[in-house]
Amino acid sequence: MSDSEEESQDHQLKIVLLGDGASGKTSLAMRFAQEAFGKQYKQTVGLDFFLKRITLPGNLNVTLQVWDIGGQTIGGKMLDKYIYGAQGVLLVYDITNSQSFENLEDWYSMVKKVNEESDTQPSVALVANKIDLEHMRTVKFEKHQRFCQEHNLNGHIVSAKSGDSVFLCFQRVAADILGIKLNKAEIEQSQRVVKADIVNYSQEPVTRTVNPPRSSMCAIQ
Ligand SMILES: Nc1nc2c(ncn2[C@@H]2O[C@H](COP(=O)(O)OP(=O)(O)OP(=O)(O)O)[C@@H](O)[C@H]2O)c(=O)[nH]1
Repeated sequence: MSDSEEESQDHQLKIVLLGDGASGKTSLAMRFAQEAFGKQYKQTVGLDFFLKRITLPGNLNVTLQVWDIGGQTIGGKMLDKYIYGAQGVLLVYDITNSQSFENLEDWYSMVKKVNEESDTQPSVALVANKIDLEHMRTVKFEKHQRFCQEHNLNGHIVSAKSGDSVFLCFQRVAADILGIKLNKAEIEQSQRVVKADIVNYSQEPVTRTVNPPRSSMCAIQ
C-alpha cells in the first residue's frame, strides 16, 4: 500500500431517501450508484440498499450507504427504525406532483421525531426531482425555496432521468455531514452536462424554418 493510500481515511455514511411513492427515490439511488435509469415503475416494498464510494476534497474516501425507503412505509411500524442513525436525509418530491411536495411535512416530522432525543441531528436536504419535466411542473419553485428557508435546509433540483445534478446532490450532502466545503471548481466538475447531437437542418427541406441550435450542449428531455 502506498503512503498516500495509507493516509487516506475511509468514512461510511448512512443516507436515507424519503418521500412519496413514485417521486423517484429508487431512480435517484440507481442513477447515483449505477449510472442507470429505468422508465418502468417498480414499487419498492420496504427498502433497498445501494452503496457508492466517492472521494471528497482532501483525498477523503467516503462510502455512502444509501437507504431507499419505499413510499408506502409512511405510518408503518418500521419507518422509524429505517431512519434511525441516518447522518443524511434526502426529502424527495416530484415537481409534477403537488401532493408529493405537500406530504414532505409528514416525512420530515418522522425524521424530527426519530431524532428528538439525539445529540446529533442528520443533515437534511430537500430534493426536487424530475426537472426534465419542467413543462409539467405543478410545484412552484418559490414553494421549494420557502420550505428550505422555513426548515433551514439545503435544496437540490435534479433529474434522475437525465442525471442532472444527481451526483452533486449526494456529494454535497456527504460534504456537509463531514463539514467539508466544496469549492466552485469542484461543484462545477460534478455538475453533469448532457451532450446531445446537433441536428443538421441544412439537409431538411428548405420550406421548414427552424432556428439553428446555439450550442452543442443542451439538456435532453
Ligand atoms: N421523467 C422522469 N421520470 C422519472 C424520474 N425519476 C423517476 N422517474 C420515473 O418515476 C417513476 C417512479 O420512480 P421510482 O424511482 O420507482 O420512485 P420511488 O420514489 O422509488 O417509488 P416507491 O418505490 O413507490 O417509493 C418511474 O417510472 C421512473 O422511471 C425523472 O427524473 N424524470
